[in-house]
Amino acid sequence: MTILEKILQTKRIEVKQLLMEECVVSCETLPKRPSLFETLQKSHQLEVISEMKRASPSKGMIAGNTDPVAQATAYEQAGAACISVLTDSTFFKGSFDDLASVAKAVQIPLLCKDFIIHEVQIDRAKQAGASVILLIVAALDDMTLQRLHNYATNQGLEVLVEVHDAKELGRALAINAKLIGVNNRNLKTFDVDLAKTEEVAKHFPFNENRVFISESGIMDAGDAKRAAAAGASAVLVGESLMRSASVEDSLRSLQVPKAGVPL
Ligand SMILES: O=C(O)c1ccccc1NCC(=O)[C@H](O)[C@H](O)COP(=O)(O)O
Repeated sequence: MTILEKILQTKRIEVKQLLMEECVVSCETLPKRPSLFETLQKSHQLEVISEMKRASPSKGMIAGNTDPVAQATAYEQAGAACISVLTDSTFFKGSFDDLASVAKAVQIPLLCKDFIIHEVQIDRAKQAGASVILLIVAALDDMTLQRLHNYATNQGLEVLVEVHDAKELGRALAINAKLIGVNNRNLKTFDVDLAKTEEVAKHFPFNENRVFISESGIMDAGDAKRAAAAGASAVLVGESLMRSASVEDSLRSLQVPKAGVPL
């Protein structure tokens, strides 16, 4: 069984629990956040979606004692375009409570990073204050992908659609996804290779209606330049920022010019 299959198995159980539970996270109304799509489209630099990531299946514990509010506030102050909060508890040691706390502390776009297979998870993400949700093409059949994409969009949420190869890119484009991310991590071997971003970019129809994002394995400015050269508008970064002694220096070093924009 692959790690994605194992994660999805736990998600099916979690969905059953969520369907039975009352909303236990904060449901208070928060001010509307700026659009991630518009932020990325307008910017002339590679933007950073900065992730709150305590642990992962590939690395085990990364930063187990990190306070999500302090981390997210540091990201926002350092110029992140968006905060990503991993809400999965079993494999990433995150929670919807983390998301709700961060939502109250930051004003920028907020991504609920989870393995979404059902509408109830989208409801929970919205209630906790997310403005963006993630849909992973590899985790969903075409009908479910379309249905969840429509559901989230109708709820006023933006959707980051994650792909791993050109075939999955075709499925993302078929539902007219505007925010498309290539995950550089192989979910079977955990190998991270930015060549995935470069390969998928060759098939990406770059235009004003969609933005291209590179996810995972971005460790330094060299990786950021590589993603930008491939046409990325943003990078999604977890581990290297979580381990950094200076979030500000590390994050700013990734904000390189976008491809085609002179220095
Ligand atoms: O990070 C993992 O080990 C992982 C394993 C299986 C499925 C997903 C996984 N990560 C989720 C992510 O997409 C990353 O947290 C995100 O892209 C940031 O990656 P990184 O900068 O390499 O921490």
